[in-house]
Amino acid sequence: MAIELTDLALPSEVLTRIQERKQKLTAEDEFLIGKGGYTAEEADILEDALIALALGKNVLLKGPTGSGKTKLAETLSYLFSQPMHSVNCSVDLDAEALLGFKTIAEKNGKQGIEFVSGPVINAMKKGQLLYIDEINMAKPETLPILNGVLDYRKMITNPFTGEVVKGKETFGVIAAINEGYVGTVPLNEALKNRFVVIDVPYIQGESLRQVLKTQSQLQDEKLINQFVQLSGDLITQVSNGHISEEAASIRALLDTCDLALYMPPLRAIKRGIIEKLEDEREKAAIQNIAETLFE
Ligand SMILES: Nc1ncnc2c1ncn2[C@@H]1O[C@H](COP(=O)(O)OP(=O)(O)OP(=O)(O)O)[C@@H](O)[C@H]1O
Repeated sequence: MAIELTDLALPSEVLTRIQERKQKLTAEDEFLIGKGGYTAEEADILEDALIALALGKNVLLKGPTGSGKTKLAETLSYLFSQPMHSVNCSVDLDAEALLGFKTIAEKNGKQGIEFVSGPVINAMKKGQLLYIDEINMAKPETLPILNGVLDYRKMITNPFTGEVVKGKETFGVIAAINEGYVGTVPLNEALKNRFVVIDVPYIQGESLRQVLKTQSQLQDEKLINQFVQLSGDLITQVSNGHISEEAASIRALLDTCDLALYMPPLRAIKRGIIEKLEDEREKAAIQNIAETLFE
């Protein structure tokens, strides 16, 4: 069941602020609103993110791969009924991908140069949400361009047009990082300082069971419970430092559950979880855990 604002313990002032942000939306805007569906083990993850955004703060979701950061961002967009403009960071990310680009366009039979605005400018001007995924994948020299956007000024001088753009009151930023992951760089302190940080760990137990039931095709209760147990055991091994964190990814577990509809669970675990890892000892450790649960 999708979480609604009324399910959360939010101060009335925050609820009022959220209501006040509601805008008249075009069909295109509606398309950009997230579908919701994040299942929280602790409601305070959602509550704190909502409070921070309602107060005009930027939110940084920090957690391992496949822990539901994007799902959480989509759920925030859903709960705010606010469209979300997304940027996916990579080493190739440049100012154009963030702000937009100039192009030649025809207007009234005449050719001219036109600026096509990108996600940052769109979200600022429309007063909507901006989601910057894998922000620590970007080259450190690209991101300072956002410093003014992310502090109280909510402002940027568009280097392509010279226009000074001021973010509307309801403009908000959610970013996600996956710390320590290959290809990432530690987030610059000045940048990190501009965010309220929310940890997004892998969910476990009953909330995980709900996610597997609603998002995987597997419906066999016994098998689902065994996969929840497997995930719990993997997380214990992660905290003991025996296997790497991504082995417990919920994304990988969902793939594994889907495969287990059509093949024996041990084979599904091999394809969905074990083969993704490089280290032979880690692979053997997970194989052992799986064998004790599924044979
Ligand atoms: N707490 C959760 N509630 C609902 N769905 C979840 C949750 N955790 C993980 N998922 C599911 O797991 C999959 C991966 O989630 P998502 O893409 O949001 O992860 P992520 O943290 O953004 O990953 P990455 O860092 O690799 O981008 C999705 O199918 C998502 O629906």
